Amino acid sequence: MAHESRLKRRTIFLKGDRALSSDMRREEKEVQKEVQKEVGAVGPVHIVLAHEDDQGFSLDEEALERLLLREEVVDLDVVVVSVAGAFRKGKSFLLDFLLRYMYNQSSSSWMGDAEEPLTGFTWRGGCERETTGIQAWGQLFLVDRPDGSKVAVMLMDTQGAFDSQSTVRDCATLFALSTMVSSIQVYNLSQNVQEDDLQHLQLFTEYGRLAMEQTNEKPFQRLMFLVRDWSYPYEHPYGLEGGHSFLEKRLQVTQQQHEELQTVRRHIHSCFSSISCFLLPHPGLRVATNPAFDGRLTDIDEDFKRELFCLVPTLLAPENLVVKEIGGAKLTCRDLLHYFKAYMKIYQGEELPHPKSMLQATAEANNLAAVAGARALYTKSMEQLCGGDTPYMAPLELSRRHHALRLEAVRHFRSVKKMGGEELCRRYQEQLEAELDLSHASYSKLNDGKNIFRAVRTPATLLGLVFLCYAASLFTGLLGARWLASMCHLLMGVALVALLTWLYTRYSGELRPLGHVIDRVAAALWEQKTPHQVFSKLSEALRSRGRLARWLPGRRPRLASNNNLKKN
Ligand SMILES: Nc1nc2c(ncn2[C@@H]2O[C@H](COP(=O)(O)OP(=O)(O)OP(=O)(O)O)[C@@H](O)[C@H]2O)c(=O)[nH]1
Ligand SMILES: [Mg+2]
Repeated sequence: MAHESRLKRRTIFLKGDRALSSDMRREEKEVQKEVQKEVGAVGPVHIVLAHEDDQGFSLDEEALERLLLREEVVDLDVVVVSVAGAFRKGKSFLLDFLLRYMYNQSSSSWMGDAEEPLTGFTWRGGCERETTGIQAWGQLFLVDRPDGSKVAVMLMDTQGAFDSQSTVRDCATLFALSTMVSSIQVYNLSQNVQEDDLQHLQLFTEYGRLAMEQTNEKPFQRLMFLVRDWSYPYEHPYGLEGGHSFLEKRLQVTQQQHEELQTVRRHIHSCFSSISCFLLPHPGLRVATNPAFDGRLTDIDEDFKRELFCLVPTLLAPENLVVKEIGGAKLTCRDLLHYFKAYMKIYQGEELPHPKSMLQATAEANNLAAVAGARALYTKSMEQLCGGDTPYMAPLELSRRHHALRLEAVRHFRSVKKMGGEELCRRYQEQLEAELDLSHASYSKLNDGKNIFRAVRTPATLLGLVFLCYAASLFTGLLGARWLASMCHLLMGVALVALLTWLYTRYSGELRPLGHVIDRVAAALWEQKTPHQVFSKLSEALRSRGRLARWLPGRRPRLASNNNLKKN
């Protein structure tokens, strides 16, 4: 609680003081992160980090994995809602209302209390940029759709474009990345849709279009132009319908238009499966100009709240959610991780990515995601069949089930829609098959370990040897062959020492290589090998144990220099 109040106090202070230096702001953010960690609260997570001093961007793979590979979401289809556009235009502010909706979906009063400050993604007044890189909310929301399916919803906030610290390349990278990984992209604009807004959209989405050139599908799914501070409701009313009539006019292609204008419009139409527009009124002067404004609803104009109340469900109501698809195939959270990694890798290059490499990356991520899905299918079934806490099963049955599951996994891999052609697909299929065979080998070992007879094989063999030697020494002693009796005694002593050493290694976990050697020799004895085979097994085991090989008589690896000498 002390942490929370410290955080609240500092946050209010932060919002109230526009004159804070960037160092102080950075310090505040660090404090917020620390407090969040301490209290285990959910908050925004930086998944793409923007480095200072023109060092570009990097993906925080661990953070993304923590988010997408959670057990409850990893296999669910994913919906990614992103808000992007120029800086300082209220993107994070809007996302915090999206968060409120996701947390209180079933309630009609999801907007919250009138006096409650707006929290979530960090937003603030002032003219300097706030959000950097790409942030995702630290929790994916599970939503039941009307068709009975369950999806995971990810909310994403992006660094604003065209701030004074980013190059065009930075802006293009982030906008393109967020568009490529999202299924619903909100293009946040102020006051109007200008020709340069359309041109920027064309530039930023060009790479996505090239990446998908191979398929007939449109590269991206849903785009919403969100026009803030709309001042002409008498021409086009606020909301979706006004937006529709307005956008139709803006994106209309006519023969009288200049070639350049026609190309931009055609490009935008060709990129997105569905395009809409929402006209949002101005939220009032207190929101826009009061430095002490902390997001409470009482300070926001009624018109804005009314339209916001319609806008948010238009994006996030279960029936309006759009699952992320690439090349016509739906993505799960696990798949999305692979795409993120692949796209980020090519954007990190020195040059703007070459369209060919973009295409390649998409195809590779496509195949990698299919491999991961098939592998997960196989592993899940094998875990249920012979995982750590299941009983021992007959090796033949295990191998039969492995082959059936392997076949099923490969079938699953082949059934996923993929780009990049048959050649690439075959390469990844081979990789998958090799991985599954490796998994089978380790499951077999695990299964063997559960066999009680295998577990007692070494001590039983050594104990048997001790008794055998003892009996032989008595017998040969009675016959008067004293040297033979002594030999048997000696062998009995060796077996006894081996048994005690083995027990020690198993109990303490130390001297494991020695334990391993004893195991292998005992195994050879158990399988009733000839003395020569037992000896060669022993020397082979010692040789494979590196330092122990020194104590072995006979063959030693020849040094390269010796070879040279010989040659000379
Ligand atoms: N005029 C206007 N201001 C808004 C609107 N929504 C939010 N604001 C204000 O805009 C300012 C910036 O909000 P943010 O959400 O931080 O903006 P942003 O686009 O995320 O900014 P960056 O992270 O720097 O890119 C805040 O003072 C908000 O109160 C709106 O619809 N119109
Ligand atoms: Mg922001």
